[in-house]
Amino acid sequence: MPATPRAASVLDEIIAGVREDLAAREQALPLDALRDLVADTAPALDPMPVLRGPGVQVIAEVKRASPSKGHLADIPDPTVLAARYAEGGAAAISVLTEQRRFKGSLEDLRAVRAAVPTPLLRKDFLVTSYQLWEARAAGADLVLLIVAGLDPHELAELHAEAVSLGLTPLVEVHDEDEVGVALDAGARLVGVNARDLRTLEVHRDAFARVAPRIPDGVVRVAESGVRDAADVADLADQGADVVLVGEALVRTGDPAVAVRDFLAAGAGAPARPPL
Ligand SMILES: O=P(O)(O)OC[C@@H](O)[C@@H](O)c1c[nH]c2ccccc12
Repeated sequence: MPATPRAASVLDEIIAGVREDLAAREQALPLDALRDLVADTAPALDPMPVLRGPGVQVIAEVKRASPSKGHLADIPDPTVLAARYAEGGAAAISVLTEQRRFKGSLEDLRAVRAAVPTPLLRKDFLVTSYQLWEARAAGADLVLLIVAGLDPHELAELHAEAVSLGLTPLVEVHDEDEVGVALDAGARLVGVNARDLRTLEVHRDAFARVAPRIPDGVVRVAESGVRDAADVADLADQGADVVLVGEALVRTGDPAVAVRDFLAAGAGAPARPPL
């Protein structure tokens, strides 16, 4: 039986939960009050000069759990892990803030913000502008926008609003067609997620297949399933400017050494000048 495109995917289910949690937070803190908090927050950092630089840069993720793997690591204090990532030379740190499946929180993001000077990515399923303001109020510098989770018009609006808040959007795609949608929305930082969020399957060839569609001048991020330095070297050969790594870093004994090893493996990659 052919799959019907309208059947609820894993991504749909995650987003339904995200919307429920979001409604509760919006009740507790109206947008006006949130905007006041943002007015008192230091401006966002611009991660792009470093991400465009020579070599493959590393975005290291604070990740306790995932829908595909379940429990990954306890991480009782995310600031300890984040400090190790910063010490290893991570260009940015990704903090999962989705609670139900990934066991993250905005509190994690705030705590990490207070602990490290590194640019921070709010890693979540963003569907409304309120979440952009939340990200900024918690000290995020980047936000994830997932093409598969938004209609193209919403994506373009959230992208523009994120930029107007000083945030750098990381626009996530999984296939060639989504690249066009990301670029139309104005993306300058595009992540190819090897994992299909609709089915949770990893497609190891996704980056090699999709990256050639991403024009020069746009920074290419390889996301998910990066296991070791050899994977980083392969992705560097395939044109990756950045790797985003969670599981392999939260499970290793020494996250600083692991980040450093990944940076060394990608050190030969050329810089990507702006368009
Ligand atoms: O743990 P991994 O396989 O290294 O993957 C990290 C990151 O790519 C993954 O957490 C991720 C990519 N896109 C997402 C969107 C939402 C939540 C999580 C993700």
